[in-house]
Amino acid sequence: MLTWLVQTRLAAVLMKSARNCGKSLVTMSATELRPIVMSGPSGSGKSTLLEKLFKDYPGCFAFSVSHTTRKPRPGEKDGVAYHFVSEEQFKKLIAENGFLEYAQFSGNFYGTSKTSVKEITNSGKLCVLDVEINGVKNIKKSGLKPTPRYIFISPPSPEVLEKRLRDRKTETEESLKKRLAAVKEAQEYADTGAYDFIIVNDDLERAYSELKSKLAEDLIIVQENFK
Ligand SMILES: Nc1ncnc2c1ncn2[C@@H]1O[C@H](COP(=O)(O)OP(=O)(O)OP(=O)(O)O)[C@@H](O)[C@H]1O
Repeated sequence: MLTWLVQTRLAAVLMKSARNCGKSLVTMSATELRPIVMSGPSGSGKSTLLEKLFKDYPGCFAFSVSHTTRKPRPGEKDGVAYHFVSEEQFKKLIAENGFLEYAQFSGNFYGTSKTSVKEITNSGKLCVLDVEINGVKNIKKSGLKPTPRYIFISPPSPEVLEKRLRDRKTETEESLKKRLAAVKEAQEYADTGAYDFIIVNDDLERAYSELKSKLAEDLIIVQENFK
């Protein structure tokens, strides 16, 4: 466990040396990269923070590719947008305990396989999973190795969260209500100590610095992989 001082120093080094991870894997560190599981109420700022991180460290991170039984839409490539599989193949994977989490929406199955996460980790990149509370619980149950870093992004207050969601202008009144209703449960689960870190997204730059300092060790390893 790193002390706060060491973490702060590592973060300072990283800020000066943020760089592209490049296209080719040069060396593979013996240290196994832990996937990052990020969760938090809708509107807490997960996408905003991840977008900044992906932009500052191009090629260092990747989202895992989900499996689905829905048919590909025009332009969607297998293995890129999704791994498109038949219902039979999907159910076989469920039976083999191959999913970290899966769910059914409007007649189709969607899931995150353990293999998809492994593929990213094996490529030397940091795998990011942006999931809601049930996803976190299922990933914990799945026994995924190496154990992910669980990060919770918390809004400064429910009022600020509601304002940000309203200002985002992506929600209907009904979907907004649903999202706000889920906040208490997510916060209570976070308060049980389910996450390695809780980052309060009050000021974006401050929260982003904190996130980078929490990931400092991983960022050094992943950049070494692509030196
Ligand atoms: N620190 C901040 N200060 C002010 N506005 C912010 C801050 N962080 C994020 N926002 C804004 O709040 C809104 C919600 O953020 P974002 O879309 O990143 O949330 P999210 O957690 O990814 O939500 P969802 O789970 O619904 O995708 C966005 O419009 C974003 O620009």
